[in-house]
Amino acid sequence: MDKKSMIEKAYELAKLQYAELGVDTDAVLKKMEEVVISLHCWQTDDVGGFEKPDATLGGGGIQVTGNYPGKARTIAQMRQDLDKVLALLPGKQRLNLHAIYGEFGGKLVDRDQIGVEHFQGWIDWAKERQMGLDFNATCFSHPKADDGFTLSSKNEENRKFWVEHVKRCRAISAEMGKQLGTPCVHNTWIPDGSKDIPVDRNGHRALLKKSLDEAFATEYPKEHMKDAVESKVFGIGAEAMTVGSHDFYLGYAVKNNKLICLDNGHFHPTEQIGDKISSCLQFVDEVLLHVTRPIRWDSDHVVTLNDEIQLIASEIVRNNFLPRVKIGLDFFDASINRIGAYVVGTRAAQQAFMIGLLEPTAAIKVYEEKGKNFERLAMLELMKTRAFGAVWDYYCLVNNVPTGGDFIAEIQKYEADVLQKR
Ligand SMILES: C[C@H](O)[C@H](O)[C@@H](O)C(=O)CO
Ligand SMILES: [Mn+2]
Repeated sequence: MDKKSMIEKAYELAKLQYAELGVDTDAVLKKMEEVVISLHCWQTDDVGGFEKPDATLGGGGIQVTGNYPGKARTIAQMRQDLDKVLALLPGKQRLNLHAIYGEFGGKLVDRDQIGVEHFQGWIDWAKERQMGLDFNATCFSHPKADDGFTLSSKNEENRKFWVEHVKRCRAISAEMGKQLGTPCVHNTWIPDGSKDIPVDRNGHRALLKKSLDEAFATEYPKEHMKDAVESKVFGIGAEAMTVGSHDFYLGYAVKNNKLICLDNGHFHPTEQIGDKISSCLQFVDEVLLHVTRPIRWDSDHVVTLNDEIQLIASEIVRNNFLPRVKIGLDFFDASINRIGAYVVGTRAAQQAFMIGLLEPTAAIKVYEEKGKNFERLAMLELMKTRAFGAVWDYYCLVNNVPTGGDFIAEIQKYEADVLQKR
């Protein structure tokens, strides 16, 4: 039997198996169209950006490790890599850009000078691919962030510089959303914090609030852009205090009706983002996710299909939260093939959503509401053994992308033909 027929046959059996549990797999495949994942552009080049040749990630807050050959060194290479990634993924994606990825024409354009003209090429690129764009101010890898503070800086010149940067990034985001006909989520993350014990936490947090109020003063139509703010428990070099904590940003988001960005690498290791979504959504309209895989710290490993991701995805689909949750990825592993990193990580996130959608939630909820907790547990365990892989393969087949592990050979070929020649 050829591979295609095998996948089709396996799907037909899986369909019957799930139907027995009251789950319509065809409807699940249709629903997967609503799972749109925003690919973070920065896995292509280890968060270097293209402000100057050979730029690298610098400053505090985050770190990238590894030196695998083949990283993108120009925007053309980055686009080539992204096209390869897109060709290997089922479903629909968006692209999430950082401000350091503009087309600056070989000139040094400082962050308080950037404009939509530096991103028009990306807008056109996205339009050709019928993709939406998301955007981020880049408040790191810059001399004005070297002392560990940006929007919460007590150096007024620096603080104003970063406010101006965020203002410009929001204007660029609004134009992206307007031209592409889909709102661009602009996310603000800053590394601000203190390596050792500060005595004026309050002073920096008051400054951060003031800076955000200034930077967000211009209102843009919601159809064009939306603001998100991203918290962190601690960052590299900011171990004793991080200004933009979860308490800070959750308060800010609730008060100002902004999106709260939940990055699952930014909490204490036993905290579960999946448990936070239904809390946050009682008080804010929308949530942005940065899906990653922390190992011991915010190490930004490639996402895998683990319990943490599953809880996030299941909580979203169980509660019909897909329209209210923007799904972004945020990992940067420089120690493996970067195209492979995207494909494995994005597919894992998509798989978590598919598994969530294949759950007979209503039936399990009936058990829960009757206090039949053994039955609930048994059903949750049973679902782990159902024929999910057959549905996944069929989804890949109908999306005309490699099924099973066939993407591995494709990526190896791309590595030999393209990456190794860089
Ligand atoms: C590059 C990203 O903006 C960055 O990773 C941020 O989102 C973050 O998670 C910092 O730890
Ligand atoms: Mn993040």
